[in-house]
Amino acid sequence: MSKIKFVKLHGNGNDFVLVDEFSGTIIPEDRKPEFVRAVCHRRFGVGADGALFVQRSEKADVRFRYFNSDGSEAEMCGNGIRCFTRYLVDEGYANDIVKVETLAGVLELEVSNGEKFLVKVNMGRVRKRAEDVPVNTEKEFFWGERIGSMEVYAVNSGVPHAVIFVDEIDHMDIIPPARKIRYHELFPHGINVNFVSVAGENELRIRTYERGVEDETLSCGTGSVASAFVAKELGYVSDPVRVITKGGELIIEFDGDIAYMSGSANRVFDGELNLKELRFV
Ligand SMILES: N[C@H](CCC[C@H](N)C(=O)O)C(=O)O
Repeated sequence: MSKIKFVKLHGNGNDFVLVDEFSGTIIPEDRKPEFVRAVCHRRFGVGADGALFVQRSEKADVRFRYFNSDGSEAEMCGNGIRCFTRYLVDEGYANDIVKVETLAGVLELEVSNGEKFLVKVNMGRVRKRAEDVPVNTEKEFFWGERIGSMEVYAVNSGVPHAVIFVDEIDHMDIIPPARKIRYHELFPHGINVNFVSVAGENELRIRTYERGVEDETLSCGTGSVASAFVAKELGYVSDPVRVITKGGELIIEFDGDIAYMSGSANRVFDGELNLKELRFV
């Protein structure tokens, strides 16, 4: 097969290439990492933070697979699953409620396809126990622990996230401190890193460095959920939490530890890949 159809989507600027494998595998499993690296390359490929695959599921309506641009597969992707749902609805695979199998469990999504396409995702329970993040520590929680000069809160909102509260967020060079945490030996699976400033009783501003993209992204859904959870637990904000990022806004609501993330998904263009022209590295 020398040509592959793809769709380019983004959720608040966190962008993805989607390949529909519902009718059968197009990219062999052992070739997916190198395919993703090639197609996500900002110069030699389409360019994206990650890739989404639509696959058949035995447990739910459909199966969601997410790979970061470095080819690593992650359990979940909040912005990605909203984009995935936009595709399903556009193609007539789904209507208003969708159950999606992910590596982080089966999630239920609710679509409101009015003037603007919006998806509300039941993200499941945010997990606070250190062993669930995971963190290499004897402590039950990694909650406000110091790493260098930073006070770090680690939770799992589908994938591992570190949350650090700061006063000033716009002019900060987040890459050096983020990498110090992202690669720290405390986190055996690595971790995504969020710098958060409280902007109001129901408002946070967040910048996220993403594991597997190894750079700042314009928005991170699971990072927004993780940050809103920690801020609410610490009493910094009340539910619902409006999360503002460089790429747009999300609304995070809670029912106990269960988080709901609401936001948009934009289908920017459809295309066709010439496999022979891609640089597989
Ligand atoms: N951008 C994603 C997070 C992807 C997680 C991935 N970076 C990892 O954990 O390896 C989101 O919207 O939730």
